[in-house]
Amino acid sequence: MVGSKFMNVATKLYEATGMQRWLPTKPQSEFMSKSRHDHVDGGYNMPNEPITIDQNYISWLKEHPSALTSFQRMINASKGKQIVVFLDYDGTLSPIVSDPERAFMTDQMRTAVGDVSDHFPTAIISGRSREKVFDFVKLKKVYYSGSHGMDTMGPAPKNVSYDNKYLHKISDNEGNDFVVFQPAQDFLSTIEKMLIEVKERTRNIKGVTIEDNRFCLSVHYRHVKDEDYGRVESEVESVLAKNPGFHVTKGNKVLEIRPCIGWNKGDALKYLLDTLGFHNSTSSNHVFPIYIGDDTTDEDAFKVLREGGIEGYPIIVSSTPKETMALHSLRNPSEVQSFLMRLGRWGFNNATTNNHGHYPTS
Ligand SMILES: O=P(O)(O)OC[C@H]1O[C@H](O[C@H]2O[C@H](CO)[C@@H](O)[C@H](O)[C@H]2O)[C@H](O)[C@@H](O)[C@@H]1O
Repeated sequence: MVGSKFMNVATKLYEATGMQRWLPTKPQSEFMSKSRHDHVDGGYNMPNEPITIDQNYISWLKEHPSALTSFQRMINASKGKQIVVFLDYDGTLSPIVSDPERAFMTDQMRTAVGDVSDHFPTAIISGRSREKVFDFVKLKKVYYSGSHGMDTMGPAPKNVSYDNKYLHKISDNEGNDFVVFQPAQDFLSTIEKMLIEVKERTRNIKGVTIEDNRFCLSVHYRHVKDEDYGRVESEVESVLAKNPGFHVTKGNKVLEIRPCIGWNKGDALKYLLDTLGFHNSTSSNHVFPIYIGDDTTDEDAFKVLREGGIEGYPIIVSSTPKETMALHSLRNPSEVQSFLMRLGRWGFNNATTNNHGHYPTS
Protein backbone atom coordinates (compact mmCIF):
# COMPACT_ATOMS: atom_id res chain seq x y z
CA MET A 1 0.00 0.00 0.00
CA VAL A 2 2.67 2.47 1.14
CA GLY A 3 4.89 1.27 -1.69
CA SER A 4 2.26 1.91 -4.33
CA LYS A 5 1.49 5.35 -2.88
CA PHE A 6 5.16 6.19 -3.04
CA MET A 7 5.37 4.83 -6.56
CA ASN A 8 2.67 7.33 -7.58
CA VAL A 9 4.62 10.21 -6.08
CA ALA A 10 7.84 9.01 -7.69
CA THR A 11 6.13 8.62 -11.05
CA LYS A 12 4.76 12.16 -10.83
CA LEU A 13 8.19 13.39 -9.86
CA TYR A 14 9.63 11.61 -12.86
CA GLU A 15 7.05 13.25 -15.10
CA ALA A 16 7.90 16.67 -13.66
CA THR A 17 11.65 16.34 -13.63
CA GLY A 18 12.85 13.40 -15.64
CA MET A 19 14.65 12.00 -12.58
CA GLN A 20 14.68 8.46 -13.90
CA ARG A 21 17.18 7.30 -11.28
CA TRP A 22 14.63 8.06 -8.60
CA LEU A 23 12.11 5.51 -9.78
CA PRO A 24 12.20 2.79 -7.15
CA THR A 25 13.01 -0.69 -8.35
CA LYS A 26 13.43 -1.91 -4.78
CA PRO A 27 11.53 -1.63 -1.49
CA GLN A 28 10.95 1.91 -0.30
CA SER A 29 12.94 1.46 2.94
CA GLU A 30 16.05 0.42 1.03
CA PHE A 31 15.54 3.25 -1.44
CA MET A 32 15.38 5.86 1.28
CA SER A 33 18.38 4.68 3.25
CA LYS A 34 20.86 5.31 0.43
CA SER A 35 23.41 7.99 1.16
CA ARG A 36 23.37 11.27 -0.73
CA HIS A 37 27.03 10.71 -1.47
CA ASP A 38 26.33 7.46 -3.26
CA HIS A 39 25.65 9.24 -6.48
CA VAL A 40 27.21 8.48 -9.80
CA ASP A 41 29.10 11.29 -11.50
CA GLY A 42 26.55 13.66 -12.95
CA GLY A 43 23.61 11.61 -11.75
CA TYR A 44 20.94 12.47 -9.28
CA ASN A 45 21.55 12.20 -5.58
CA MET A 46 19.69 10.49 -2.84
CA PRO A 47 19.48 12.56 0.35
CA ASN A 48 19.99 10.82 3.70
CA GLU A 49 16.87 12.32 5.18
CA PRO A 50 13.47 10.76 4.43
CA ILE A 51 12.20 12.03 1.10
CA THR A 52 9.09 14.11 1.51
CA ILE A 53 7.96 15.20 -1.87
CA ASP A 54 4.47 16.56 -1.87
CA GLN A 55 2.13 17.65 -4.59
CA ASN A 56 3.05 21.32 -4.02
CA TYR A 57 6.71 20.58 -4.70
CA ILE A 58 5.86 18.67 -7.86
CA SER A 59 3.76 21.61 -9.11
CA TRP A 60 6.52 24.07 -8.14
CA LEU A 61 9.05 21.97 -10.07
CA LYS A 62 6.99 22.42 -13.20
CA GLU A 63 7.47 26.18 -12.82
CA HIS A 64 11.13 25.84 -11.79
CA PRO A 65 12.41 22.75 -13.61
CA SER A 66 15.51 20.98 -12.41
CA ALA A 67 18.66 22.51 -13.89
CA LEU A 68 19.93 18.94 -14.26
CA THR A 69 16.99 17.89 -16.40
CA SER A 70 17.14 21.05 -18.49
CA PHE A 71 20.95 21.05 -18.77
CA GLN A 72 21.02 20.49 -22.54
CA ARG A 73 18.39 23.19 -23.08
CA MET A 74 20.61 25.57 -21.09
CA ILE A 75 23.61 24.69 -23.24
CA ASN A 76 21.54 25.29 -26.39
CA ALA A 77 20.43 28.69 -25.07
CA SER A 78 24.04 29.67 -24.36
CA LYS A 79 25.18 28.93 -27.91
CA GLY A 80 27.56 31.60 -29.22
CA LYS A 81 27.79 33.26 -25.82
CA GLN A 82 30.39 33.19 -23.07
CA ILE A 83 29.10 31.29 -20.05
CA VAL A 84 30.04 33.01 -16.79
CA VAL A 85 29.26 31.19 -13.54
CA PHE A 86 28.18 32.92 -10.32
CA LEU A 87 27.79 30.96 -7.12
CA ASP A 88 26.54 31.70 -3.64
CA TYR A 89 28.43 29.95 -0.82
CA ASP A 90 26.33 28.91 2.20
CA GLY A 91 23.49 26.55 1.31
CA THR A 92 24.79 26.31 -2.26
CA LEU A 93 28.39 25.08 -2.15
CA SER A 94 28.24 24.00 1.48
CA PRO A 95 25.28 22.57 3.37
CA ILE A 96 23.63 24.68 6.06
CA VAL A 97 25.15 23.58 9.37
CA SER A 98 24.57 24.75 12.93
CA ASP A 99 28.02 26.35 13.38
CA PRO A 100 28.79 29.02 10.73
CA GLU A 101 32.53 28.55 11.34
CA ARG A 102 32.26 24.94 10.23
CA ALA A 103 30.42 25.37 6.94
CA PHE A 104 33.09 23.55 4.98
CA MET A 105 32.69 22.53 1.38
CA THR A 106 33.66 18.99 0.44
CA ASP A 107 36.75 18.20 -1.62
CA GLN A 108 34.46 16.85 -4.34
CA MET A 109 32.62 20.18 -4.47
CA ARG A 110 35.95 22.02 -4.58
CA THR A 111 37.00 19.87 -7.53
CA ALA A 112 33.69 20.52 -9.29
CA VAL A 113 34.01 24.31 -8.84
CA GLY A 114 37.68 24.12 -9.86
CA ASP A 115 36.82 22.22 -13.05
CA VAL A 116 34.17 24.78 -13.94
CA SER A 117 36.59 27.64 -13.31
CA ASP A 118 39.12 26.01 -15.67
CA HIS A 119 36.74 26.65 -18.56
CA PHE A 120 34.49 29.55 -17.57
CA PRO A 121 35.00 32.74 -15.58
CA THR A 122 33.62 31.84 -12.16
CA ALA A 123 32.80 34.05 -9.19
CA ILE A 124 31.48 33.40 -5.70
CA ILE A 125 29.27 36.13 -4.25
CA SER A 126 28.63 35.63 -0.55
CA GLY A 127 27.31 37.39 2.53
CA ARG A 128 30.52 36.37 4.31
CA SER A 129 33.67 38.46 4.28
CA ARG A 130 35.68 37.96 1.10
CA GLU A 131 38.65 36.58 3.01
CA LYS A 132 36.53 34.03 4.85
CA VAL A 133 34.95 32.70 1.66
CA PHE A 134 38.40 32.35 0.12
CA ASP A 135 39.55 30.45 3.23
CA PHE A 136 36.69 28.00 2.75
CA VAL A 137 37.03 27.63 -1.03
CA LYS A 138 40.78 28.08 -1.59
CA LEU A 139 40.56 28.15 -5.38
CA LYS A 140 42.78 30.72 -7.01
CA LYS A 141 41.07 30.84 -10.38
CA VAL A 142 37.80 31.99 -8.85
CA TYR A 143 36.81 35.64 -8.29
CA TYR A 144 35.42 36.45 -4.85
CA SER A 145 32.89 39.00 -3.74
CA GLY A 146 32.15 39.21 -0.02
CA SER A 147 29.77 41.17 2.23
CA HIS A 148 26.84 40.60 -0.15
CA GLY A 149 28.80 42.07 -3.05
CA MET A 150 30.23 45.07 -1.19
CA ASP A 151 33.81 43.77 -1.42
CA THR A 152 34.71 42.45 -4.87
CA MET A 153 38.10 41.53 -6.22
CA GLY A 154 38.65 41.00 -9.92
CA PRO A 155 40.05 42.56 -13.06
CA ALA A 156 39.78 46.34 -13.46
CA PRO A 157 36.28 47.53 -14.43
CA LYS A 158 35.86 48.81 -17.99
CA ASN A 159 32.99 51.15 -17.18
CA VAL A 160 34.25 54.51 -15.96
CA SER A 161 31.19 55.26 -13.85
CA TYR A 162 32.52 53.47 -10.74
CA ASP A 163 33.86 55.93 -8.19
CA ASN A 164 37.67 55.69 -8.09
CA LYS A 165 37.55 56.40 -4.38
CA TYR A 166 36.27 52.85 -3.84
CA LEU A 167 38.59 51.12 -6.30
CA HIS A 168 41.99 49.92 -5.10
CA LYS A 169 44.67 48.32 -7.22
CA ILE A 170 46.57 45.44 -5.73
CA SER A 171 49.22 43.08 -7.04
CA ASP A 172 50.07 39.68 -5.69
CA ASN A 173 53.55 38.25 -5.21
CA GLU A 174 53.30 36.52 -8.61
CA GLY A 175 52.90 39.86 -10.37
CA ASN A 176 49.15 39.55 -11.08
CA ASP A 177 47.17 42.80 -10.86
CA PHE A 178 43.68 43.08 -9.42
CA VAL A 179 41.20 45.71 -8.43
CA VAL A 180 39.18 45.61 -5.24
CA PHE A 181 35.88 47.48 -5.30
CA GLN A 182 34.48 48.41 -1.88
CA PRO A 183 31.53 50.75 -2.33
CA ALA A 184 30.65 50.64 1.40
CA GLN A 185 34.10 51.74 2.49
CA ASP A 186 32.79 54.95 4.13
CA PHE A 187 30.74 52.81 6.54
CA LEU A 188 33.61 50.72 7.82
CA SER A 189 34.43 52.60 11.01
CA THR A 190 30.74 52.78 11.99
CA ILE A 191 30.31 49.05 11.35
CA GLU A 192 33.26 48.33 13.61
CA LYS A 193 31.59 50.31 16.40
CA MET A 194 28.24 48.63 15.75
CA LEU A 195 29.90 45.23 16.02
CA ILE A 196 31.02 46.04 19.55
CA GLU A 197 27.61 47.39 20.50
CA VAL A 198 25.61 44.48 19.03
CA LYS A 199 27.88 42.01 20.81
CA GLU A 200 27.45 43.86 24.10
CA ARG A 201 23.66 44.13 23.78
CA THR A 202 23.13 40.47 22.89
CA ARG A 203 25.71 39.12 25.33
CA ASN A 204 23.06 37.83 27.72
CA ILE A 205 20.81 36.23 25.14
CA LYS A 206 21.72 32.55 25.09
CA GLY A 207 22.52 31.18 21.64
CA VAL A 208 23.25 34.44 19.79
CA THR A 209 26.49 34.66 17.83
CA ILE A 210 27.69 37.67 15.90
CA GLU A 211 29.74 37.23 12.75
CA ASP A 212 31.90 40.03 11.45
CA ASN A 213 31.49 40.04 7.68
CA ARG A 214 33.53 43.22 7.32
CA PHE A 215 31.01 45.50 5.51
CA CYS A 216 28.02 43.87 7.18
CA LEU A 217 27.26 41.95 10.35
CA SER A 218 25.42 38.67 10.83
CA VAL A 219 23.42 38.21 14.01
CA HIS A 220 22.84 34.45 14.15
CA TYR A 221 19.86 33.23 16.17
CA ARG A 222 19.69 29.56 15.07
CA HIS A 223 20.40 28.48 18.66
CA VAL A 224 18.21 31.04 20.39
CA LYS A 225 15.01 29.80 22.08
CA ASP A 226 11.87 30.88 20.25
CA GLU A 227 10.73 32.91 23.25
CA ASP A 228 13.99 34.90 23.19
CA TYR A 229 13.92 35.79 19.50
CA GLY A 230 11.98 39.02 20.18
CA ARG A 231 14.83 40.23 22.40
CA VAL A 232 17.35 39.68 19.60
CA GLU A 233 15.21 41.64 17.17
CA SER A 234 14.66 44.50 19.58
CA GLU A 235 18.38 44.80 20.45
CA VAL A 236 19.24 44.92 16.75
CA GLU A 237 16.52 47.53 16.20
CA SER A 238 17.96 49.66 19.04
CA VAL A 239 21.39 49.64 17.40
CA LEU A 240 19.86 50.49 14.02
CA ALA A 241 17.85 53.35 15.53
CA LYS A 242 21.13 55.06 16.42
CA ASN A 243 22.62 54.31 12.99
CA PRO A 244 20.13 55.40 10.35
CA GLY A 245 22.56 54.64 7.52
CA PHE A 246 21.99 50.92 8.06
CA HIS A 247 19.17 48.45 7.55
CA VAL A 248 18.55 44.83 8.40
CA THR A 249 17.60 41.93 6.13
CA LYS A 250 16.52 38.44 7.21
CA GLY A 251 18.35 35.36 6.04
CA ASN A 252 18.37 31.77 7.20
CA LYS A 253 18.09 32.16 11.02
CA VAL A 254 20.22 35.28 10.72
CA LEU A 255 19.62 39.04 10.86
CA GLU A 256 22.03 40.83 8.57
CA ILE A 257 22.93 44.44 9.31
CA ARG A 258 23.93 46.19 6.11
CA PRO A 259 24.76 49.75 5.04
CA CYS A 260 22.07 51.47 2.94
CA ILE A 261 24.12 52.01 -0.19
CA GLY A 262 21.80 50.52 -2.79
CA TRP A 263 24.31 47.82 -3.64
CA ASN A 264 23.54 44.12 -3.52
CA LYS A 265 24.49 40.77 -5.06
CA GLY A 266 22.78 41.77 -8.32
CA ASP A 267 24.97 44.86 -8.55
CA ALA A 268 28.06 42.74 -7.83
CA LEU A 269 27.05 40.40 -10.65
CA LYS A 270 26.79 43.35 -13.08
CA TYR A 271 30.06 44.79 -11.79
CA LEU A 272 31.89 41.48 -12.32
CA LEU A 273 30.45 41.14 -15.82
CA ASP A 274 31.77 44.63 -16.49
CA THR A 275 35.25 43.72 -15.28
CA LEU A 276 35.19 40.73 -17.60
CA GLY A 277 34.44 42.95 -20.59
CA PHE A 278 30.66 42.51 -20.86
CA HIS A 279 29.95 46.09 -19.99
CA ASN A 280 27.66 47.49 -22.62
CA SER A 281 24.45 46.49 -24.34
CA THR A 282 26.30 44.94 -27.30
CA SER A 283 28.71 42.90 -25.24
CA SER A 284 25.95 41.86 -22.82
CA ASN A 285 24.37 39.99 -25.76
CA HIS A 286 27.46 37.82 -25.86
CA VAL A 287 27.38 36.62 -22.30
CA PHE A 288 25.34 33.91 -20.60
CA PRO A 289 25.54 34.23 -16.81
CA ILE A 290 24.48 31.28 -14.69
CA TYR A 291 23.70 32.20 -11.07
CA ILE A 292 23.11 29.55 -8.38
CA GLY A 293 21.96 30.55 -4.90
CA ASP A 294 19.60 29.54 -2.11
CA ASP A 295 18.88 32.61 -0.03
CA THR A 296 16.74 35.74 -0.12
CA THR A 297 19.81 37.87 -0.88
CA ASP A 298 20.37 35.84 -4.07
CA GLU A 299 17.01 37.07 -5.36
CA ASP A 300 18.67 40.40 -6.24
CA ALA A 301 20.95 38.54 -8.64
CA PHE A 302 18.08 36.45 -10.05
CA LYS A 303 16.23 39.71 -10.69
CA VAL A 304 19.11 41.08 -12.77
CA LEU A 305 18.99 37.95 -14.93
CA ARG A 306 15.22 38.26 -15.34
CA GLU A 307 14.78 42.01 -15.70
CA GLY A 308 18.23 43.54 -16.08
CA GLY A 309 18.54 43.15 -19.85
CA ILE A 310 21.03 40.29 -19.58
CA GLU A 311 19.75 36.88 -20.59
CA GLY A 312 20.95 34.31 -18.11
CA TYR A 313 20.12 31.23 -16.14
CA PRO A 314 18.96 31.85 -12.55
CA ILE A 315 18.89 28.69 -10.41
CA ILE A 316 17.48 28.47 -6.89
CA VAL A 317 18.71 25.78 -4.50
CA SER A 318 15.69 24.55 -2.59
CA SER A 319 14.05 21.26 -1.69
CA THR A 320 10.75 22.95 -0.86
CA PRO A 321 8.52 25.26 -2.92
CA LYS A 322 9.67 28.87 -2.55
CA GLU A 323 8.63 32.25 -3.90
CA THR A 324 11.52 33.14 -6.22
CA MET A 325 12.61 35.04 -9.30
CA ALA A 326 14.75 32.04 -10.33
CA LEU A 327 13.56 30.03 -13.32
CA HIS A 328 15.27 26.73 -12.53
CA SER A 329 16.07 24.72 -9.43
CA LEU A 330 18.42 22.28 -7.76
CA ARG A 331 17.38 20.51 -4.58
CA ASN A 332 20.53 20.82 -2.46
CA PRO A 333 24.33 21.35 -2.60
CA SER A 334 24.69 17.75 -3.68
CA GLU A 335 22.69 18.47 -6.84
CA VAL A 336 24.66 21.70 -7.27
CA GLN A 337 27.78 19.54 -7.33
CA SER A 338 26.28 17.23 -9.98
CA PHE A 339 25.34 20.26 -12.08
CA LEU A 340 28.83 21.79 -11.77
CA MET A 341 30.51 18.47 -12.59
CA ARG A 342 28.41 18.21 -15.72
CA LEU A 343 29.17 21.80 -16.69
CA GLY A 344 32.88 21.29 -16.07
CA ARG A 345 32.84 18.17 -18.23
CA TRP A 346 30.93 19.99 -20.96
CA GLY A 347 33.46 22.83 -20.74
CA PHE A 348 36.34 20.39 -21.05
CA ASN A 349 34.83 18.89 -24.21
CA ASN A 350 33.41 22.02 -25.82
CA ALA A 351 34.32 25.41 -24.38
CA THR A 352 36.71 27.38 -26.51
CA THR A 353 37.39 30.10 -23.98
CA ASN A 354 39.53 29.26 -21.04
CA ASN A 355 39.27 31.19 -17.83
CA HIS A 356 42.43 33.09 -17.11
CA GLY A 357 41.26 34.53 -13.82
CA HIS A 358 43.59 34.18 -10.91
CA TYR A 359 43.23 35.07 -7.26
CA PRO A 360 46.12 36.88 -5.57
CA THR A 361 48.54 34.74 -3.65
CA SER A 362 49.39 37.46 -1.17
O1 LIG B 1 25.49 34.62 0.86
P1 LIG B 1 25.85 33.35 1.56
O2 LIG B 1 27.17 32.81 1.17
O3 LIG B 1 24.77 32.32 1.45
O4 LIG B 1 25.95 33.76 3.09
C1 LIG B 1 24.77 34.06 3.85
C2 LIG B 1 25.05 33.82 5.32
O5 LIG B 1 25.52 32.46 5.38
C3 LIG B 1 26.02 32.01 6.64
O6 LIG B 1 24.95 31.73 7.50
C4 LIG B 1 24.12 30.66 7.07
O7 LIG B 1 24.90 29.46 7.01
C5 LIG B 1 25.42 29.00 8.29
C6 LIG B 1 26.31 27.79 8.04
O8 LIG B 1 25.63 26.79 7.36
C7 LIG B 1 24.26 28.71 9.23
O9 LIG B 1 24.73 28.28 10.50
C8 LIG B 1 23.43 30.00 9.40
O10 LIG B 1 22.28 29.75 10.22
C9 LIG B 1 22.95 30.51 8.03
O11 LIG B 1 22.28 31.75 8.15
C10 LIG B 1 26.99 32.99 7.24
O12 LIG B 1 27.37 32.53 8.51
C11 LIG B 1 26.45 34.38 7.28
O13 LIG B 1 27.38 35.29 7.78
C12 LIG B 1 26.10 34.77 5.84
O14 LIG B 1 25.62 36.11 5.81
